[in-house]
Amino acid sequence: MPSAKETPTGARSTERTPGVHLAAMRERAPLVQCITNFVAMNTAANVLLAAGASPAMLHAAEETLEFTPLAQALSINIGTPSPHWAAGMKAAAGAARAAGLPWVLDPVAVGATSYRQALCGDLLALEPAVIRGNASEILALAGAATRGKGADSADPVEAAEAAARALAQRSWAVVAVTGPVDYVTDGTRAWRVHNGDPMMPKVTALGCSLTALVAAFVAVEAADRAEATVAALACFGLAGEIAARGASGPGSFAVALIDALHAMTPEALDLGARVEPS
Ligand SMILES: Nc1ncnc2c1ncn2[C@@H]1O[C@H](COP(=O)(O)OP(=O)(O)O)[C@@H](O)[C@H]1O
Ligand SMILES: Cc1ncsc1CCOP(=O)(O)O
Ligand SMILES: [Mg+2]
Repeated sequence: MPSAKETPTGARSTERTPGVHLAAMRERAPLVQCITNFVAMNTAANVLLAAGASPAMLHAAEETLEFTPLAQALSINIGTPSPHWAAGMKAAAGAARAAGLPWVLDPVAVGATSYRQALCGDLLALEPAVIRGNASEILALAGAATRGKGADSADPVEAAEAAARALAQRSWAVVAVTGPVDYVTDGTRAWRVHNGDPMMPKVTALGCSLTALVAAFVAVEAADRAEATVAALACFGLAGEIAARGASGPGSFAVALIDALHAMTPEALDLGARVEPS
């Protein structure tokens, strides 16, 4: 599906390409409310700006009922949770649902503590449009066994594919499992996104920032949020590949990734996207 070039299986796309989704996102420059962790806040905002969206980092329940309906999408990342922030997350997700806005959940280290599990249970009940996590997080969220302990994955993506499908069917959300090759499913259809670079997991908060980017893409695509999610993953992964060419280590890579997102064109994305229907 959404690749303009030949996929690894040789199939050609007839659907909207990742580049079409990127152009639509840039055209609208959606306002994306982000409730994210202390580690990721700056990087996620810069990723959104570089890609062409407009970030707003607001997390207080006291203001979210007023603000969330003004946004085009919401990204919630539970990375450094506490009671005040958890209240803000639930209020924002509830406000997004009431306003008909898509929101995206990043269940950072959900398997690590019962506090995170309970918080994610409450958030899942508020109907995220997309769930994006690494393999260990998706396994834990689906209630399956995982070797993961913290924010980094300890499981291969393939091990989480069945859990992702089950979670998508149960929650009605698109589920994206990221890693060396990403897996996206809406419970019926599925894709693998081959873009990315091994330097990406060496920089903290890139998964969190990708979740915010997914929110920007689904903000402007109500009809097919799975396709928009695939496009966001291909765009981010390709930016990582481009950044890695000139980087000498994780530090310069992080800067180059922001530059690559800023320089990405719809045409370059369609040429470089490596998406395979599964
Ligand atoms: N070994 C890898 N090779 C290529 N890309 C990777 C690799 N690991 C992660 N990525 C990419 O890094 C981005 C963040 O994914 P991931 O590291 O799984 O998230 P998280 O930081 O939440 O654990 C995604 O675009 C993913 O495709
Ligand atoms: C290290 C860390 N600890 C709590 S949140 C966080 C950031 C995780 O970022 P990512 O999941 O994008 O690697
Ligand atoms: Mg993460």
